[in-house]
Amino acid sequence: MIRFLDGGESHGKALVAIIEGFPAGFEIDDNFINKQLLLRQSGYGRGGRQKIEKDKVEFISGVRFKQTIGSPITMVIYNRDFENWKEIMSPMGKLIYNKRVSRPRPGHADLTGYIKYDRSDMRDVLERSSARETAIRVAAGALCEAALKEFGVDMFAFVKSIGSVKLKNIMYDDENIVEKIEKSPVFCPDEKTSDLMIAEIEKAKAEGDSVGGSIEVVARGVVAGLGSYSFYDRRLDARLAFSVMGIQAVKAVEIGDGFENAFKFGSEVHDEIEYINGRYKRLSNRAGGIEGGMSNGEDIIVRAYMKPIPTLKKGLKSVDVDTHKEELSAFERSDVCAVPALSIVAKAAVAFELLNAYIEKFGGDTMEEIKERVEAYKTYLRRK
Ligand SMILES: Cc1cc2nc3c(=O)[nH]c(=O)nc-3n(C[C@H](O)[C@H](O)[C@H](O)COP(=O)(O)O)c2cc1C
Ligand SMILES: C=C(O[C@@H]1CC(C(=O)O)=C[C@@H](OP(=O)(O)O)[C@H]1O)C(=O)O
Repeated sequence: MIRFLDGGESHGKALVAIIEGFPAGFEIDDNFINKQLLLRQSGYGRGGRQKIEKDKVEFISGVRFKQTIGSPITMVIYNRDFENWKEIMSPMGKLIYNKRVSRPRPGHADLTGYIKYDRSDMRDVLERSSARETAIRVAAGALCEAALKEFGVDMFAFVKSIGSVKLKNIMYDDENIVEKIEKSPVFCPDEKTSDLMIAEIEKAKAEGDSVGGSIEVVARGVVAGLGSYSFYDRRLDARLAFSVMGIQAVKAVEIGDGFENAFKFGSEVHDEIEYINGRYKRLSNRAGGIEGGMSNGEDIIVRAYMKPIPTLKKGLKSVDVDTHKEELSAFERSDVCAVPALSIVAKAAVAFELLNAYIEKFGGDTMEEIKERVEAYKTYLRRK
């Protein structure tokens, strides 16, 4: 099993992650990790902060000569913005009373966190509840995604909707789908829909508002039989949902056509089975590649639904906790829409869970060992 832990405040010095249990002998491609970090930063709708940060991963332990060595992998991403926040964010500094945050933002962790942890400055809450943390989670997930490639798993993610604009059809068979996604400023493979999504973000921005949306993660080439029906915490769908729901502002997770299927008859939903060219195949994939808590060999499809960003330029009705008087919520700067970024973060979360499921099923201390076992299992699958 791989374990993952991270720490770091949004405007603190750095974000740090430790990944423990990662197999030895994996060739690190830091370009791939840094590309994911850049994509996470570059989706349309982001605010001023992304002009300051230039996220790059630095390895501190667990890697020698670009190879994992089996010990805990420590990764760091430095916050360039720390330079501007030193006075307020230095661990050994002093509270500056008139720079405290006292007007909570509805929809964010501010008010309840301030009460729960009994802080005198709401900044103590917003610093860690901030989705800045997703940068280091993407670095960890990118490492997992790269390892999964060696087992024949390919992943991509795209934006399905922003506000009221929805992507109608997606051509899963399009060979150029990844290029089309990355070409779009909102990571939507359809150019027309992409333009409409940009307009939706611009509309929210012009009104001092914010907007949410939904994304989809696809993992191809996952072997049948990861996860299990035997107990709820072994179910692959449950693990994926847990991980993706753990991303800031995600309020619903769907596997395949989960929501739509609930409104239909069984005959319209279940993916019928055929045996073709010595293989079991489903005639459709409304289940999103998971039945009985196990991968079934079809594409794994995970969707996530994000609420609109809570920091609004025009503000929302709130209360100043110093005076208990009505005030508008605080605004310094903010993203207007982070749905494109979410697609990258959710892909990372799914990659982490999938790699863990592979390691759980196939065991092994080295990449070679696991790869051999995966190949032997694929041979077994072909005999079934
Ligand atoms: C990539 C990303 C960027 C975000 N950027 C902002 C932002 O600029 N301002 C903001 O108020 N919330 C932003 N959020 C959302 C908040 O982090 C989130 O709403 C907050 O943590 C409370 O969400 P929760 O109710 O799901 O915990 C962002 C979320 C993600 C995933
Ligand atoms: C810093 C990132 O996202 C931040 C997430 C976030 C929040 O409240 O979640 C609030 C904003 O922070 P700031 O006030 O510093 O601009 C975002 O920029 C990032 O994604 O790298």
